[in-house]
Amino acid sequence: MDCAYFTAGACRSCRWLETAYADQLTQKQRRVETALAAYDLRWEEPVSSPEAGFRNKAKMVVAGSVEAPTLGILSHDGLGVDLLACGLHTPGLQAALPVLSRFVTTARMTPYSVPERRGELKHVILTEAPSGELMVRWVLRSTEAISRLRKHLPALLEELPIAVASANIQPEHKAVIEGPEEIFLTDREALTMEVNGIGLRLRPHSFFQTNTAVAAALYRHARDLVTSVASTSVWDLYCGVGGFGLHLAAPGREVLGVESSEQAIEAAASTAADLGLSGTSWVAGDAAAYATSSATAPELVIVNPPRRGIGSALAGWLEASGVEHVVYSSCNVDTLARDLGEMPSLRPVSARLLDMFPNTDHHEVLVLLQRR
Ligand SMILES: C[S@@+](CC[C@H](N)C(=O)[O-])C[C@H]1O[C@@H](n2cnc3c(N)ncnc32)[C@H](O)[C@@H]1O
Repeated sequence: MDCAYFTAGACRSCRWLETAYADQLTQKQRRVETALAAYDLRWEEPVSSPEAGFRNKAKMVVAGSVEAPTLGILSHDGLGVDLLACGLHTPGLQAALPVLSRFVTTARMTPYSVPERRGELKHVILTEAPSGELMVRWVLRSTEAISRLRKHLPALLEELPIAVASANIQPEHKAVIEGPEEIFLTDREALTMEVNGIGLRLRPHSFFQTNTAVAAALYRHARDLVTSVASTSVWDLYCGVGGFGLHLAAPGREVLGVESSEQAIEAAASTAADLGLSGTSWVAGDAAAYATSSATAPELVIVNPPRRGIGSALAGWLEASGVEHVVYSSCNVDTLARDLGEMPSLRPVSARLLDMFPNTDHHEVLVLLQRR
Protein backbone atom coordinates (compact mmCIF):
# COMPACT_ATOMS: atom_id res chain seq x y z
CA MET A 1 0.00 0.00 0.00
CA ASP A 2 1.34 3.45 -0.90
CA CYS A 3 1.15 6.00 1.91
CA ALA A 4 2.34 9.57 1.54
CA TYR A 5 2.46 10.02 5.33
CA PHE A 6 4.76 7.01 5.70
CA THR A 7 7.00 8.07 2.81
CA ALA A 8 7.35 11.57 4.26
CA GLY A 9 8.15 10.13 7.71
CA ALA A 10 5.07 11.87 9.20
CA CYS A 11 3.58 8.60 10.50
CA ARG A 12 5.33 5.28 10.98
CA SER A 13 2.49 3.42 12.73
CA CYS A 14 2.25 0.82 9.93
CA ARG A 15 5.68 -0.63 10.56
CA TRP A 16 5.29 -3.39 7.97
CA LEU A 17 4.02 -1.12 5.21
CA GLU A 18 7.02 -1.78 2.99
CA THR A 19 6.64 -5.57 3.32
CA ALA A 20 4.59 -7.20 0.55
CA TYR A 21 1.24 -8.38 1.93
CA ALA A 22 1.86 -12.05 1.14
CA ASP A 23 5.15 -11.84 3.09
CA GLN A 24 3.36 -10.16 6.03
CA LEU A 25 0.97 -13.10 6.23
CA THR A 26 3.82 -15.60 6.00
CA GLN A 27 5.71 -13.84 8.80
CA LYS A 28 2.65 -13.73 11.06
CA GLN A 29 1.88 -17.39 10.38
CA ARG A 30 5.49 -18.27 11.26
CA ARG A 31 5.29 -16.17 14.43
CA VAL A 32 2.12 -17.83 15.76
CA GLU A 33 3.26 -21.32 14.73
CA THR A 34 6.58 -20.79 16.54
CA ALA A 35 4.87 -19.57 19.73
CA LEU A 36 2.60 -22.65 19.71
CA ALA A 37 5.23 -25.12 18.47
CA ALA A 38 4.80 -27.27 21.59
CA TYR A 39 1.45 -28.50 20.25
CA ASP A 40 0.60 -30.83 17.41
CA LEU A 41 -1.85 -28.43 15.77
CA ARG A 42 -3.75 -28.63 12.51
CA TRP A 43 -3.34 -25.14 11.03
CA GLU A 44 -6.17 -23.95 8.82
CA GLU A 45 -5.68 -21.51 5.91
CA PRO A 46 -5.06 -18.02 7.31
CA VAL A 47 -7.81 -15.44 6.81
CA SER A 48 -6.38 -12.44 4.97
CA SER A 49 -7.65 -8.87 4.92
CA PRO A 50 -7.68 -6.08 2.38
CA GLU A 51 -4.44 -4.15 2.92
CA ALA A 52 -6.22 -0.80 2.93
CA GLY A 53 -9.64 0.60 3.76
CA PHE A 54 -10.38 -2.06 6.42
CA ARG A 55 -10.43 -0.09 9.69
CA ASN A 56 -13.96 0.77 10.83
CA LYS A 57 -12.76 3.14 13.57
CA ALA A 58 -10.63 6.30 13.45
CA LYS A 59 -9.18 7.63 16.70
CA MET A 60 -7.81 11.04 15.82
CA VAL A 61 -5.81 13.23 18.20
CA VAL A 62 -6.79 16.85 17.67
CA ALA A 63 -4.13 19.58 17.79
CA GLY A 64 -3.30 22.84 16.03
CA SER A 65 -5.68 25.78 16.32
CA VAL A 66 -9.38 26.52 15.85
CA GLU A 67 -8.64 27.98 12.42
CA ALA A 68 -6.18 25.25 11.41
CA PRO A 69 -6.88 22.06 13.36
CA THR A 70 -5.02 18.81 12.76
CA LEU A 71 -6.69 15.40 13.16
CA GLY A 72 -4.22 12.54 13.40
CA ILE A 73 -1.33 11.92 15.78
CA LEU A 74 1.14 13.97 17.77
CA SER A 75 4.77 14.19 16.67
CA HIS A 76 7.59 13.52 19.15
CA ASP A 77 7.68 17.22 19.97
CA GLY A 78 3.94 17.31 20.71
CA LEU A 79 2.83 18.96 17.47
CA GLY A 80 -0.23 17.82 15.54
CA VAL A 81 0.21 15.71 12.40
CA ASP A 82 -2.80 15.62 10.09
CA LEU A 83 -3.72 12.11 8.91
CA LEU A 84 -7.09 12.83 7.32
CA ALA A 85 -6.37 10.60 4.32
CA CYS A 86 -4.99 7.61 6.30
CA GLY A 87 -5.53 4.69 3.94
CA LEU A 88 -6.29 2.15 6.69
CA HIS A 89 -9.68 3.75 7.29
CA THR A 90 -12.78 2.71 5.35
CA PRO A 91 -13.70 5.00 2.43
CA GLY A 92 -16.65 6.31 4.49
CA LEU A 93 -14.32 7.39 7.32
CA GLN A 94 -11.91 8.97 4.84
CA ALA A 95 -14.76 10.99 3.33
CA ALA A 96 -16.07 12.11 6.74
CA LEU A 97 -12.81 13.17 8.40
CA PRO A 98 -12.20 16.38 6.37
CA VAL A 99 -15.80 17.44 7.11
CA LEU A 100 -15.20 16.84 10.82
CA SER A 101 -11.97 18.79 10.62
CA ARG A 102 -13.83 21.81 9.19
CA PHE A 103 -16.46 21.35 11.91
CA VAL A 104 -13.81 22.02 14.57
CA THR A 105 -13.55 25.53 13.12
CA THR A 106 -17.32 25.97 12.63
CA ALA A 107 -18.13 25.00 16.24
CA ARG A 108 -15.09 26.93 17.57
CA MET A 109 -13.73 23.97 19.54
CA THR A 110 -10.21 24.89 20.65
CA PRO A 111 -7.85 21.95 20.13
CA TYR A 112 -6.27 20.79 23.36
CA SER A 113 -2.56 21.51 23.61
CA VAL A 114 -0.76 18.76 25.53
CA PRO A 115 2.44 20.80 26.20
CA GLU A 116 0.47 23.87 27.36
CA ARG A 117 -2.31 21.91 29.08
CA ARG A 118 -5.02 24.13 27.68
CA GLY A 119 -7.77 23.97 25.10
CA GLU A 120 -10.90 21.81 24.88
CA LEU A 121 -11.01 19.27 22.06
CA LYS A 122 -8.72 16.28 22.63
CA HIS A 123 -9.88 13.58 20.19
CA VAL A 124 -12.38 12.85 17.49
CA ILE A 125 -13.40 9.18 17.48
CA LEU A 126 -15.35 8.03 14.47
CA THR A 127 -16.82 4.59 13.69
CA GLU A 128 -18.47 3.50 10.47
CA ALA A 129 -21.08 0.73 10.38
CA PRO A 130 -21.23 -1.58 7.36
CA SER A 131 -24.44 0.31 6.41
CA GLY A 132 -22.39 3.53 6.07
CA GLU A 133 -23.89 5.10 9.21
CA LEU A 134 -21.44 6.89 11.48
CA MET A 135 -20.92 7.30 15.22
CA VAL A 136 -18.91 10.41 16.07
CA ARG A 137 -17.57 11.30 19.50
CA TRP A 138 -15.82 14.49 20.47
CA VAL A 139 -13.58 13.97 23.52
CA LEU A 140 -13.55 17.28 25.39
CA ARG A 141 -11.74 18.57 28.45
CA SER A 142 -14.97 20.12 29.81
CA THR A 143 -18.55 20.92 28.79
CA GLU A 144 -17.51 24.43 27.60
CA ALA A 145 -18.09 23.67 23.88
CA ILE A 146 -21.28 21.62 24.23
CA SER A 147 -23.75 24.42 23.46
CA ARG A 148 -21.85 25.28 20.25
CA LEU A 149 -21.71 21.60 19.31
CA ARG A 150 -25.48 21.36 19.72
CA LYS A 151 -26.04 24.56 17.74
CA HIS A 152 -24.02 23.47 14.71
CA LEU A 153 -24.85 19.75 14.79
CA PRO A 154 -28.02 19.96 12.60
CA ALA A 155 -25.95 21.29 9.68
CA LEU A 156 -23.38 18.54 10.18
CA LEU A 157 -26.15 15.91 10.19
CA GLU A 158 -27.19 17.24 6.75
CA GLU A 159 -23.69 16.68 5.47
CA LEU A 160 -22.79 13.28 6.98
CA PRO A 161 -24.80 10.09 7.68
CA ILE A 162 -24.31 10.42 11.45
CA ALA A 163 -26.59 8.12 13.46
CA VAL A 164 -24.97 8.67 16.88
CA ALA A 165 -23.14 11.76 18.10
CA SER A 166 -21.83 12.34 21.60
CA ALA A 167 -19.38 14.33 23.64
CA ASN A 168 -17.10 12.47 26.01
CA ILE A 169 -15.74 14.49 28.91
CA GLN A 170 -12.13 13.74 29.80
CA PRO A 171 -10.98 16.45 32.26
CA GLU A 172 -7.70 14.80 33.16
CA HIS A 173 -4.33 15.46 31.63
CA LYS A 174 -3.39 11.87 31.08
CA ALA A 175 -2.90 9.39 28.28
CA VAL A 176 -6.30 7.69 28.78
CA ILE A 177 -8.18 8.49 25.60
CA GLU A 178 -11.67 8.94 27.06
CA GLY A 179 -13.45 9.70 30.32
CA PRO A 180 -16.50 8.09 32.00
CA GLU A 181 -19.06 10.84 31.16
CA GLU A 182 -20.82 10.62 27.79
CA ILE A 183 -23.28 13.34 26.72
CA PHE A 184 -25.47 12.20 23.82
CA LEU A 185 -26.26 14.80 21.17
CA THR A 186 -28.55 12.54 19.11
CA ASP A 187 -31.58 10.49 20.14
CA ARG A 188 -29.86 7.29 19.11
CA GLU A 189 -27.17 6.00 21.47
CA ALA A 190 -26.01 2.91 19.56
CA LEU A 191 -24.72 2.20 16.07
CA THR A 192 -25.89 -1.03 14.42
CA MET A 193 -22.92 -3.01 13.15
CA GLU A 194 -24.41 -5.67 10.92
CA VAL A 195 -22.13 -8.69 10.80
CA ASN A 196 -23.24 -11.87 8.99
CA GLY A 197 -26.82 -10.61 9.17
CA ILE A 198 -26.67 -9.97 12.94
CA GLY A 199 -27.19 -6.36 13.98
CA LEU A 200 -24.67 -5.95 16.82
CA ARG A 201 -25.30 -2.76 18.80
CA LEU A 202 -22.29 -0.64 19.49
CA ARG A 203 -22.47 2.04 22.16
CA PRO A 204 -19.68 4.59 22.57
CA HIS A 205 -17.69 2.87 25.32
CA SER A 206 -17.93 -0.71 24.08
CA PHE A 207 -15.25 -2.72 22.35
CA PHE A 208 -15.74 -3.72 18.72
CA GLN A 209 -13.31 -5.55 16.43
CA THR A 210 -11.84 -2.85 14.17
CA ASN A 211 -11.74 -4.96 10.99
CA THR A 212 -15.36 -5.79 10.22
CA ALA A 213 -14.67 -8.21 7.35
CA VAL A 214 -12.16 -10.27 9.35
CA ALA A 215 -14.41 -10.13 12.45
CA ALA A 216 -17.19 -11.60 10.31
CA ALA A 217 -14.85 -14.43 9.26
CA LEU A 218 -13.79 -14.95 12.90
CA TYR A 219 -17.39 -15.35 14.10
CA ARG A 220 -18.28 -17.66 11.19
CA HIS A 221 -15.23 -19.81 11.90
CA ALA A 222 -16.12 -20.05 15.62
CA ARG A 223 -19.70 -21.00 14.67
CA ASP A 224 -18.40 -23.76 12.38
CA LEU A 225 -16.12 -25.10 15.13
CA VAL A 226 -18.85 -25.12 17.76
CA THR A 227 -21.29 -26.77 15.35
CA SER A 228 -18.70 -29.42 14.45
CA VAL A 229 -18.40 -30.48 18.10
CA ALA A 230 -22.20 -30.21 18.61
CA SER A 231 -22.11 -28.35 21.93
CA THR A 232 -25.50 -27.70 23.47
CA SER A 233 -24.32 -25.31 26.19
CA VAL A 234 -21.80 -22.55 25.56
CA TRP A 235 -20.34 -19.71 27.58
CA ASP A 236 -18.97 -16.69 25.71
CA LEU A 237 -16.52 -15.13 28.18
CA TYR A 238 -15.31 -11.55 27.48
CA CYS A 239 -18.31 -11.37 25.14
CA GLY A 240 -18.35 -7.60 24.45
CA VAL A 241 -21.55 -6.77 22.56
CA GLY A 242 -22.11 -10.49 21.92
CA GLY A 243 -20.29 -11.14 18.62
CA PHE A 244 -19.49 -14.80 19.28
CA GLY A 245 -22.48 -15.70 21.44
CA LEU A 246 -25.08 -14.24 19.10
CA HIS A 247 -23.58 -16.19 16.19
CA LEU A 248 -23.87 -19.40 18.22
CA ALA A 249 -27.43 -19.05 19.43
CA ALA A 250 -29.44 -21.87 17.86
CA PRO A 251 -32.35 -24.14 18.75
CA GLY A 252 -31.15 -26.72 21.24
CA ARG A 253 -28.15 -24.68 22.39
CA GLU A 254 -27.98 -22.50 25.53
CA VAL A 255 -25.63 -19.53 25.28
CA LEU A 256 -24.46 -17.40 28.20
CA GLY A 257 -22.26 -14.31 27.72
CA VAL A 258 -20.15 -12.66 30.45
CA GLU A 259 -18.51 -9.26 30.05
CA SER A 260 -17.30 -6.53 32.42
CA SER A 261 -19.00 -3.66 30.56
CA GLU A 262 -22.64 -3.28 31.60
CA GLN A 263 -23.38 -1.25 28.47
CA ALA A 264 -22.03 -3.99 26.24
CA ILE A 265 -24.12 -6.60 28.08
CA GLU A 266 -27.27 -4.48 27.68
CA ALA A 267 -26.47 -4.21 23.97
CA ALA A 268 -25.99 -7.97 23.59
CA ALA A 269 -29.26 -8.66 25.44
CA SER A 270 -31.21 -6.22 23.27
CA THR A 271 -29.79 -7.69 20.05
CA ALA A 272 -30.81 -11.14 21.26
CA ALA A 273 -34.32 -9.80 22.01
CA ASP A 274 -34.51 -8.14 18.56
CA LEU A 275 -33.61 -11.42 16.91
CA GLY A 276 -36.16 -13.26 19.03
CA LEU A 277 -33.45 -15.55 20.37
CA SER A 278 -34.54 -17.59 23.33
CA GLY A 279 -31.90 -19.57 25.17
CA THR A 280 -29.38 -16.75 25.58
CA SER A 281 -28.50 -14.94 28.81
CA TRP A 282 -26.05 -12.13 29.46
CA VAL A 283 -24.22 -11.29 32.68
CA ALA A 284 -22.20 -8.17 33.53
CA GLY A 285 -19.18 -9.06 35.63
CA ASP A 286 -15.66 -10.40 35.76
CA ALA A 287 -15.25 -13.51 33.59
CA ALA A 288 -12.93 -15.37 35.97
CA ALA A 289 -15.03 -14.50 39.03
CA TYR A 290 -18.18 -15.68 37.25
CA ALA A 291 -16.67 -19.01 36.25
CA THR A 292 -14.95 -19.76 39.53
CA SER A 293 -18.11 -19.06 41.56
CA SER A 294 -20.45 -21.01 39.28
CA ALA A 295 -21.89 -24.31 40.47
CA THR A 296 -22.14 -25.64 36.90
CA ALA A 297 -20.03 -25.70 33.75
CA PRO A 298 -21.12 -25.73 30.10
CA GLU A 299 -19.90 -28.15 27.42
CA LEU A 300 -17.91 -25.49 25.61
CA VAL A 301 -16.37 -22.14 26.60
CA ILE A 302 -15.28 -19.40 24.21
CA VAL A 303 -12.76 -16.92 25.59
CA ASN A 304 -11.73 -13.72 23.80
CA PRO A 305 -9.80 -11.74 26.42
CA PRO A 306 -7.83 -8.50 26.07
CA ARG A 307 -4.10 -8.76 25.30
CA ARG A 308 -3.25 -9.78 28.87
CA GLY A 309 -4.97 -13.18 28.31
CA ILE A 310 -7.26 -15.10 30.66
CA GLY A 311 -4.77 -15.49 33.53
CA SER A 312 -4.25 -18.24 36.07
CA ALA A 313 -7.62 -18.13 37.87
CA LEU A 314 -9.71 -18.78 34.77
CA ALA A 315 -7.15 -21.13 33.18
CA GLY A 316 -7.07 -23.14 36.44
CA TRP A 317 -10.85 -23.29 36.55
CA LEU A 318 -11.07 -24.43 32.90
CA GLU A 319 -8.40 -27.06 33.56
CA ALA A 320 -10.30 -28.50 36.53
CA SER A 321 -13.81 -28.07 35.08
CA GLY A 322 -15.69 -30.65 33.05
CA VAL A 323 -15.67 -28.35 30.00
CA GLU A 324 -15.13 -30.58 26.96
CA HIS A 325 -14.00 -27.91 24.46
CA VAL A 326 -12.58 -24.40 24.62
CA VAL A 327 -12.37 -21.96 21.72
CA TYR A 328 -9.69 -19.38 22.55
CA SER A 329 -9.57 -16.28 20.33
CA SER A 330 -6.47 -14.27 21.14
CA CYS A 331 -4.83 -11.08 19.93
CA ASN A 332 -1.59 -11.95 21.73
CA VAL A 333 -0.03 -15.33 21.01
CA ASP A 334 2.44 -14.98 23.91
CA THR A 335 -0.26 -14.74 26.61
CA LEU A 336 -2.20 -17.43 24.73
CA ALA A 337 0.82 -19.78 24.91
CA ARG A 338 1.23 -19.00 28.62
CA ASP A 339 -2.47 -19.70 29.32
CA LEU A 340 -2.39 -22.96 27.32
CA GLY A 341 0.51 -24.06 29.51
CA GLU A 342 -1.80 -23.81 32.52
CA MET A 343 -4.44 -26.09 30.96
CA PRO A 344 -2.57 -29.34 30.23
CA SER A 345 -5.79 -31.39 30.25
CA LEU A 346 -7.12 -29.37 27.32
CA ARG A 347 -5.25 -30.33 24.13
CA PRO A 348 -5.01 -27.67 21.35
CA VAL A 349 -6.15 -29.45 18.19
CA SER A 350 -6.62 -26.83 15.48
CA ALA A 351 -5.73 -23.20 14.98
CA ARG A 352 -6.17 -20.38 12.49
CA LEU A 353 -4.53 -17.02 11.97
CA LEU A 354 -6.88 -14.16 11.14
CA ASP A 355 -5.20 -11.02 9.90
CA MET A 356 -7.21 -8.35 11.67
CA PHE A 357 -4.36 -5.80 11.58
CA PRO A 358 -2.50 -5.64 8.20
CA ASN A 359 0.75 -3.65 7.96
CA THR A 360 1.58 -4.30 11.63
CA ASP A 361 2.94 -7.30 13.52
CA HIS A 362 -0.40 -7.67 15.38
CA HIS A 363 -2.35 -10.85 14.85
CA GLU A 364 -5.52 -12.67 15.90
CA VAL A 365 -5.32 -16.42 16.38
CA LEU A 366 -8.12 -18.80 17.21
CA VAL A 367 -7.42 -22.20 18.78
CA LEU A 368 -9.79 -25.10 19.46
CA LEU A 369 -8.95 -27.12 22.59
CA GLN A 370 -10.33 -30.54 23.40
CA ARG A 371 -10.24 -32.36 26.73
CA ARG A 372 -7.77 -35.26 26.64
C1 LIG B 1 -10.95 -8.50 22.86
S1 LIG B 1 -12.46 -7.85 23.48
C2 LIG B 1 -13.58 -9.06 22.88
C3 LIG B 1 -15.01 -8.65 22.77
C4 LIG B 1 -15.93 -9.60 22.01
N1 LIG B 1 -15.65 -11.00 22.22
C5 LIG B 1 -15.93 -9.28 20.52
O1 LIG B 1 -15.69 -10.16 19.70
O2 LIG B 1 -16.18 -8.11 20.18
C6 LIG B 1 -12.31 -8.16 25.18
C7 LIG B 1 -13.55 -7.80 26.00
O3 LIG B 1 -13.30 -8.21 27.36
C8 LIG B 1 -13.91 -7.27 28.22
N2 LIG B 1 -13.23 -7.47 29.53
C9 LIG B 1 -12.05 -6.97 29.95
N3 LIG B 1 -11.74 -7.44 31.16
C10 LIG B 1 -12.75 -8.30 31.51
C11 LIG B 1 -12.99 -9.13 32.64
N4 LIG B 1 -12.12 -9.16 33.67
N5 LIG B 1 -14.11 -9.88 32.67
C12 LIG B 1 -15.00 -9.84 31.65
N6 LIG B 1 -14.82 -9.07 30.54
C13 LIG B 1 -13.70 -8.32 30.47
C14 LIG B 1 -13.69 -5.96 27.53
O4 LIG B 1 -14.64 -5.00 27.99
C15 LIG B 1 -13.90 -6.34 26.06
O5 LIG B 1 -15.24 -6.18 25.67
